[in-house]
Amino acid sequence: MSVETPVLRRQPGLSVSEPSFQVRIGCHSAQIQPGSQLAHISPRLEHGSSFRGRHVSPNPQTDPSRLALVPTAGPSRRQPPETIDTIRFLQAVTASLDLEEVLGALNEFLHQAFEHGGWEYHGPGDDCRLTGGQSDRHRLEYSLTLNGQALGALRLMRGRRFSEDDQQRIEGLLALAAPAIQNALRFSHVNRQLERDPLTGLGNRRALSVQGEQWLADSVRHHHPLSMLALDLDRFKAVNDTYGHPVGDRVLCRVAETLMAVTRTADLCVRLGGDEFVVLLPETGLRAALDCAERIRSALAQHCITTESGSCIAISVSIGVATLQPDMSLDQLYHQADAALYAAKQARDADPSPPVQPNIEALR
Ligand SMILES: Nc1nc2c(ncn2[C@@H]2O[C@H](COP(=O)(O)OP(=O)(O)OP(=O)(O)O)[C@@H](O)[C@H]2O)c(=O)[nH]1
Repeated sequence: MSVETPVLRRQPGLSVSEPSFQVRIGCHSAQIQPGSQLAHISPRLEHGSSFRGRHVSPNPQTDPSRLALVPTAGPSRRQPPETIDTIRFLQAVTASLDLEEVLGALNEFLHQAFEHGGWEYHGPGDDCRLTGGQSDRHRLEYSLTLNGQALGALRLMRGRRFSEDDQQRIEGLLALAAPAIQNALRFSHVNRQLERDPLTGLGNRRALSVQGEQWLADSVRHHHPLSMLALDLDRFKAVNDTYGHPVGDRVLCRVAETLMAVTRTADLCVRLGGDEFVVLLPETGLRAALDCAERIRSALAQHCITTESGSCIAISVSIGVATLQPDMSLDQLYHQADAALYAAKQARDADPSPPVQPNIEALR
C-alpha cells in the first residue's frame, strides 16, 4: 500500500477564482499569486490560447464548447492527453446540491478519464465520510480549500501510478468542481441547522421525522427492533415561575447534555418543544429501552441545577416507552410512547409524594 506523493510544482496555482482558491497538495499548501489563473474557460478561445501553467485549446472536433486541459509542458509521450468536456463536466457536478451526488458525478467523470478504481472523501468536520469503488494501491490525496473555507479531503486510488499529466488534469478538474463541492457543503450545513433545536443543540421535530422514517424502513426491512422514549419534565412550569426562564433554559440544556451522555452515538435525541423530548433507539427492544429510560432518569436525579441565589433545583422526568410493532407508522410509535408518558404522569399525580417507583411506563 503506498500513498503517492503528488508532484509539487513550482507554480501550483490551480485557480478558477484566483487568487483565493488553493488546491493543497498533501501537507504542503500552495500560495496563489494574483494573476496565476490557469483554467479559464471560454468558448471563444483561439486555438492554442495559452494560460500560465496550463494550455487550453478547443476541441479539434470543432465543437467550441469542448475544451481540453493540457499541461503546458506538452503532452506526455507515454499517455496522450485526453479531451475533457468541461461544459459537460460542470453540468454534471453542478446538477445537484447533494454532496453525495456532486462527489458521485465528479468521480464518475474522473473514472472515465483516469480509470481510478476507488475514492474516499472526508468532509471538513469529522461527521462526513463518503466512499466509492474499491481501495487500491496507488493513492493521490488532496485537501481542498476555496476562499479560505476547508472543503475536505479527497483521495483517489487505482492499481497503477498516477502520472504527472494525470495529476495536473485531475487538479484542474478539482479546481472546477470546488465551487460545486462548496455549495453542497453549505446546503448540507443549512439542512443540518433546519434539523437542530437552537436552544439545546439536539435534533428537532424535523430531524425526528427525517431520521425516524429512515430507521423505521430499515427496521421493517431487516426485522430489527426500534424503540422510542417520550420524555416530559415534571413540574417544569414551577421552575420557570420561581426562578425565571433563563434558569428554566439551563435545566433544558442540562437535560439535553444528559440525554447525549447516557445514550449511544447511534441514538437520536430530539427536543420536540417546551419540556418535551424524544429519544429514538434503533436496534433496541423493549427491555433495553426501559433500561435506557432508567439510566436517563437516574442520571438526571443525581445532579441539581444551582441558581445564583444558591438554590438547588432537582430535575425529575416522566418517560413513556414504546417499541415498534408490525405495520406501525412513526406517528403511531410516537403516540404509543406519548400514551405511556401520559400514564406515567397520571400515576405520579395519583400519588403526589416523591415516587417510590420511577415515572417510567411502557404500553405493552
Ligand atoms: N425556560 C423555558 N421554558 C419553556 C420553553 N418552552 C416552553 N417552556 C415552558 O415549559 C413549561 C411546560 O410546562 P408544562 O409541561 O405545561 O407543565 P409542567 O409544569 O411541566 O407540568 P407536568 O408536565 O404536569 O409535570 C411551560 O411553563 C412553558 O412556558 C423554553 O424554551 N424555555
